[in-house]
Amino acid sequence: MFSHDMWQRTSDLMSAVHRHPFVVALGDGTLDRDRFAFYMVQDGRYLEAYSKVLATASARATDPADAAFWAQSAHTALAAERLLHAGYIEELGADAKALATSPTCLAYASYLQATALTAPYEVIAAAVLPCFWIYQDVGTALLRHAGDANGHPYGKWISTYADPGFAASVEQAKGIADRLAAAADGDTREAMAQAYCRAAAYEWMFWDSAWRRETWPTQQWLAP
Ligand SMILES: Cc1ncc(C[n+]2csc(CCO)c2C)c(N)n1
Repeated sequence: MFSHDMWQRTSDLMSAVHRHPFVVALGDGTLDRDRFAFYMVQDGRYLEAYSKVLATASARATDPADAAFWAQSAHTALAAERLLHAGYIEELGADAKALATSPTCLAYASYLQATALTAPYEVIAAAVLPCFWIYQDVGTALLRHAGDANGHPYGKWISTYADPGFAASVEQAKGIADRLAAAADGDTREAMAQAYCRAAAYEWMFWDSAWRRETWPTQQWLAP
């Protein structure tokens, strides 16, 4: 099955995600506020783009049930997650809002938006899957590690992604990609695999760019 194959193909990358210092510190609650603020601001920008990508997936879907799922997820990405972000960003202060969109955030968001507009529908479904699946995997691992999200400094974040309702939507996203891959020709299936792996790599890079509080190497000459 496509999702199973992708999980195997990205197993080294997933181990690297789980031991990344940002993810480890997020889980044990020692992540400093500056790095978390950077992450939240970049993620807010990412979510604006991602929700449009899901809305495009909805428009491109051939099955009405799939179209409804993508539209619902586009709404969740904007509504529920922005709530999480607004709460945290308000706490973190106005400085955070002035941050430039990082090169990695822009690259990931732009890659997904270009895919949404130019790739076959099957490839769009594969490109958006790591976003769902990796966050569920990280969220559940962090909750297991923390034991209880209550009183944890990043408990709201952890419980959002460890939520069983969210797990059900991940299963739906996997199911759509699996069904599309099963009906696709070899070239399309390979393009789906490429898209999944590219987006998964960007997910690691997103944590890493927040850990480094990535800036533009050109910023000394041109304000980003
Ligand atoms: C870089 C980055 N990747 C994935 C997610 C998680 N996520 C964002 S929207 C969505 C689906 C609809 O809720 C999910 C799972 C994130 N927040 N930031």
